[in-house]
Amino acid sequence: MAEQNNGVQPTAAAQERIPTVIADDLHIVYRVYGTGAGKGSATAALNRIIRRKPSTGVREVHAVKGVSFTAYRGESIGLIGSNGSGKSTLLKAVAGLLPAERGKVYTHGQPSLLGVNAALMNDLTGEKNVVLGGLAMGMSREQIRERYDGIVDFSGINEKGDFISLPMRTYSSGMAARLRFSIAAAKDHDVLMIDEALATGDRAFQKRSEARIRELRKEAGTVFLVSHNNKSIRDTCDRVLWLERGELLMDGPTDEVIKAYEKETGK
Ligand SMILES: Nc1ncnc2c1ncn2[C@@H]1O[C@H](COP(=O)(O)OP(=O)(O)OP(=O)(O)O)[C@@H](O)[C@H]1O
Repeated sequence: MAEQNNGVQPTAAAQERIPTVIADDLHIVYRVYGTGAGKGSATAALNRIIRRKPSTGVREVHAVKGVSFTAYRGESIGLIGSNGSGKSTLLKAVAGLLPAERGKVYTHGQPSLLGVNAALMNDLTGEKNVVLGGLAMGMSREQIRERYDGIVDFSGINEKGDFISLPMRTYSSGMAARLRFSIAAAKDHDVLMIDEALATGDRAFQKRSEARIRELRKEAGTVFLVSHNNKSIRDTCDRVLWLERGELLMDGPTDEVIKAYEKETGK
C-alpha cells in the first residue's frame, strides 16, 4: 500500500508506520424499499412479488459522506459523534459488510467487527458458543481448546456459579456482551473493531477489556472503538475520529478532539 507524505520527507518513525486501513473518499448509501404510502405492509410486498412489479418508493440514506483517513498498526482509534452520525455504518463498511457507493476502503488482513463476526446462538450453551464463536473468527479447534479456560475466566461468566453450561438465552445482556468480547479478544487481530462493548460490562470488566485492548495494540493490531462514553475513549484511544451527519469533522489526538466535541455538545 502506498503511503501519502504530502511532499514532506517522512521521519524515521513515520517510515516505520504501517497502514492497516485506508478509507479514500468513502460514501455509503442505504436504500430503503417500500417507503411509498401503503407500501410497507407484508401483503403489499407479497402483491408486488406476485404481480412482478418493482417497488416504487425507494428512499436513500446517505450515511457516510466522503470520509478519508489512514489507520496504522498499533493505533487505537475512537469514533465519536451524535446518534445517527454514521459511526456504526463506517465500521461495517471497513469490515466489508456494506458496499461503498463511491470511494474505497483498503485493509491489511481481515478486519473483525466485534458482535457481528462473533454471532452466537442463544439456544446453545456458553461452552458451545465459545467453540462456535472461535471457529467463526477463524481459530482452529486446537487454538480454541488451548484458550477456552482463558476466555471463560476473562468473561467472568462463571463468577456467580456455573453459567457457562447454561444456554445463552439465560444470560443478562451484559453477560452475553462480555462473552462475545472475550471470544473476540482471545484471537490476535490485524484490525479489531468494537461497537460500544465497553459500555455494557461493569467497571471491573471494563478495566480488563481496556488492558486487553492495550495488549492487542502491542501485538501490532489496530483497534477501533465506537462509544458514547468519552471516558472509555480517553482511557483506551490515542486518536479520535469525530463524525457528524456522515462527514468527518475532526481527526486528531484524543484530548484535542474530545475537548472540541465536549465544547460543541456541552457534555
Ligand atoms: N439498515 C439501515 N437502513 C437504512 N438506514 C440506515 C440503516 N442503518 C443505519 N441507517 C441510517 O444511517 C445513518 C447512520 O446510522 P449509524 O447507525 O451508522 O449511526 P451511529 O453514529 O452509529 O449512531 P448511534 O450513535 O445512534 O449508534 C442514520 O441516519 C441511520 O438512520
